[in-house]
Amino acid sequence: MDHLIAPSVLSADFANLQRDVEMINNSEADWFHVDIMDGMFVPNISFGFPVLKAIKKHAKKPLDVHLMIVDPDRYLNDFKDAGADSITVHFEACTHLHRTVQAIKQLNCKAAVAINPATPVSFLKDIIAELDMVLIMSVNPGFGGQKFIEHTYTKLAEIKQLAINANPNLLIEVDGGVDTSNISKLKEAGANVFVAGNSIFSKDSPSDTISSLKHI
Ligand SMILES: O=C(CO)[C@H](O)[C@H](O)COP(=O)(O)O
Repeated sequence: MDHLIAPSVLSADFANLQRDVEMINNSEADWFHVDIMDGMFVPNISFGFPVLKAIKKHAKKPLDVHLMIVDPDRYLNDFKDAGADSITVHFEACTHLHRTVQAIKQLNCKAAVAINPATPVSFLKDIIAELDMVLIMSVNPGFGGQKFIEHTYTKLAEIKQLAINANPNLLIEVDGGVDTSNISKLKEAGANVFVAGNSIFSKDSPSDTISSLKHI
């Protein structure tokens, strides 16, 4: 499978959000990655439903919604209604993960589970067959522009190995510190969906950077 690029809207210019959404529409990006932070699960607050709906109104590509919130079950319906095409919940934020994953699937959204850098891949063993995607965090969640954690390569190889038998079509997404210098090695390790924020939006030509990430 060709890999997918999901620019992280967290690094967009919120005062020019429509411009940045159109940039992604007209680029070689595949998805919009939308980070929801609650100031509880992570030490930062990003944005909520009104902004998500505003993005959806203009977006011509799927919205990959990453929930960095405690007890996400409370809001799954609302995120679907606001435009989510896939919903990622954190392993660390769910009490009954299997139930949460089933609830996401019942909404006809792609279901994904994210793990923090300190959470072992082996904790996903009993849920992997149920998932459309796993998100391996390569920074501690909460902020864009952080330094990539090198141990991520090992974790990607581990999840790829688990997926070979349990779920060969599993999408393996990596998020945090992804740029043109590490994307090839991340792909070799097993990732096939790449989230990138700072490395795209800090450039003079974000759409050229998206192309570079797409054509590795
Ligand atoms: O989930 C996130 C932060 O928790 C962001 O999506 C991620 O950090 C992407 O930003 P960058 O590419 O700038 O590291």
